[in-house]
Amino acid sequence: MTGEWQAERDWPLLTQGLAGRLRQDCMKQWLDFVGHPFVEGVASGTMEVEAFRNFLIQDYLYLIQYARACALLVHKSDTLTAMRHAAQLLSGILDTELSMHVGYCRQWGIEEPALEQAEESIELLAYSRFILDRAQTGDMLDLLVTLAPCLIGYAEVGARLHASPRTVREGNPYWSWIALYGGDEYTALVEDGVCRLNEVGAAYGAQARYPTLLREFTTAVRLETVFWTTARSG
Ligand SMILES: Cc1ncc(C[n+]2csc(CCO)c2C)c(N)n1
Repeated sequence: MTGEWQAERDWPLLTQGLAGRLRQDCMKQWLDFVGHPFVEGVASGTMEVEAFRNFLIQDYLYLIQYARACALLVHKSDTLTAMRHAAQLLSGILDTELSMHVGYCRQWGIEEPALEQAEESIELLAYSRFILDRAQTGDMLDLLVTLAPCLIGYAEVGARLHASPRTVREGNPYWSWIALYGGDEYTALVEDGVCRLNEVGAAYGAQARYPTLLREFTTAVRLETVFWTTARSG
């Protein structure tokens, strides 16, 4: 691979199908999200540690709300197969990701009681309650579209930083974060999720509902962008 990472060439799946169309149709907001100063600060290793710690605390609280949305995805599923798929997502968060996140936070000097006692930021409240609103009011497709920027955005950021010659590796305290989202395990999860979105999109008439879906996707992208700003000191 030469030069900078490019979705169309290096991970075409992200640019195809329903997810690819949504990403393309809100490209301005998308670039604000994946090219945010947070991402640059992680790539260069220059972000303040206290800011990153605050982000990790809010991200823990985000995962809890994300799990509640997955629980509603189980409820909204209309086949046993879909229910099992959603239940796997839910169990992935509850049984694996949350404890991994707690362990990761401990490496950054954040103990579990501090996570449990932390107050939800305005940014987290806005984003997670938007997701939960779509989860309660919409159907399975509305919810999957609303969750897609979370899945695809972190994948794109991880893959790009992992591949970029400009990313600082040696002595970069954030390399482990990049390695997580740029790693094979996360990549496989994303490929699964993108395919699932295409299937549900076809079954639920995404074509006819596209303007509404694009609004949901774009709002979630804007909220992801704002969520990066929870990485601040003080
Ligand atoms: C604000 C925020 N957005 C996205 C992710 C990434 N993420 C969280 S749960 C999940 C799906 C299943 O693991 C993904 C990709 C994050 N951590 N924080």
